[in-house]
Amino acid sequence: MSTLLNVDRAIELILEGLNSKGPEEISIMEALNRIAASNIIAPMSLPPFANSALDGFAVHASDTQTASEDSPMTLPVSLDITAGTHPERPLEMGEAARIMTGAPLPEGADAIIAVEATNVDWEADDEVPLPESIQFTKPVKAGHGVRAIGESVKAGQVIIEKGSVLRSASIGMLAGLGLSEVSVTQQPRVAIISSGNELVPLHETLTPGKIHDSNSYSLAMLVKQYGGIPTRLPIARDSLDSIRQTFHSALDNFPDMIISSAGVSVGTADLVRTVLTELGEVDFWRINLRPGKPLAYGKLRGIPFFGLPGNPVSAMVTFEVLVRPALLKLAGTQEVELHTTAVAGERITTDGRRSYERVTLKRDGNHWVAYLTGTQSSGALMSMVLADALMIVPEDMTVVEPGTILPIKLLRQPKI
Ligand SMILES: Nc1nc2c(c(=O)[nH]1)N[C@H]1C(S)=C(S)[C@@H](COP(=O)(O)OP(=O)(O)OC[C@H]3O[C@@H](n4cnc5c(N)ncnc54)[C@H](O)[C@@H]3O)O[C@H]1N2
Ligand code: MOO
Repeated sequence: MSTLLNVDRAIELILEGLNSKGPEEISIMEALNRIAASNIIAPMSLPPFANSALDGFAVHASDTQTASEDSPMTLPVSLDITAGTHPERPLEMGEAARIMTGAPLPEGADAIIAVEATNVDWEADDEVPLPESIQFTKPVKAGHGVRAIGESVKAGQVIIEKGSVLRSASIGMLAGLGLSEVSVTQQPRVAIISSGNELVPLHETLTPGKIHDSNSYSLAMLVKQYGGIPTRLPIARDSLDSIRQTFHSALDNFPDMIISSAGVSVGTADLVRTVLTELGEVDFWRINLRPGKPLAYGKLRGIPFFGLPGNPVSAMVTFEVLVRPALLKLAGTQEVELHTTAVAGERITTDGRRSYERVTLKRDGNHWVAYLTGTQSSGALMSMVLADALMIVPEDMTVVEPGTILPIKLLRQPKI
């Protein structure tokens, strides 16, 4: 076991040699889940002017202090301010201004009395006559019902940090600040290669001994899921020439990363490593990881290359564990994954490698209980299809008793 490379060390070695891609300006409508290429600074404050949080009447708070049930106060209404307009003059002491939510406070006013707290009642209409005066029975404090300038954001403030993922709220904020374009990092372009004489493209009929190529699809979708742009290449055959030629076609597209699956173990047709050694700098690792022990990593003409194992689950798990951090680094972010924990719902045995067991989750009170998704064979892709999460069994723990709490990596929102 000691000859196997530790998973965390493998990730460190991979990340060491990677730089993130340069920036590009894109429309905010295209920017969901993209990565900010630099700190984004608010060019203005939001809200840009003090405004009312209530439909009601703007007043000088100091005018209202003697109002009570026994002695209701009356103030004349001398201004009418609707959202989108600008008050024509300051509010004098002893006056009230009718004001709607979002409308700018007149100079001098410092509090709002909600319409419900007055004797006024109105129905929304195009023309609601301005009441001559209002009566109310409670004082208001300065600031009540007022949204100050810059309450949400102050001009000059960093609103989005470099390297953070743009979410719906961030894009709404950019729009609020009048920014229709945003500088994001370019998406990594990833070439995906499948190899093996047994593989048949989807449009061809299977003959004995053949299977459809599924890895290039699941890997392309993982690339998309984590923000890259995948290109699938034609299947490479188990010959040095075919693999060599496929690697050259991958390089012709100037990708930022190349991923192949299969051909990295110790079989007679495991030629990927041979060609890699010939064309680039290659490290071959046996990783303390289950599934996904054999993996070739290196650089082809300076481009990071992952030779993932061919078993469909191993290819996906090695992607999640080792390729994902690399892809995120190329995309300019190092967002940490949200890991949580679950309780093993059944006995799990492993061989002492760090294992990523495919599990479904059931809610029990405050915690999740994890159950294996059937066979954990690294050839059984159905174990991934059914999985809500990967349960991470640490190195050297060969038996997990029911009730043991372990970290999980969520793959989707589990059903409650
Ligand atoms: N003697 C040993 N044999 C194996 C070892 C070992 O240490 N000693 N390791 C096993 C492990 S673990 C894995 S994982 C596999 C890795 O093998 P390769 O990466 O060389 O891949 P292949 O042998 O070519 O294929 C493995 C398996 O996956 C299927 N496959 C391959 N490509 C695709 C694809 N694009 N779509 C769907 N399925 C694919 C292939 O048909 C094989 O069944 O080696 C073990 N052997
Ligand atoms: O790495 Mo293999 O995936 O253990 O099946």
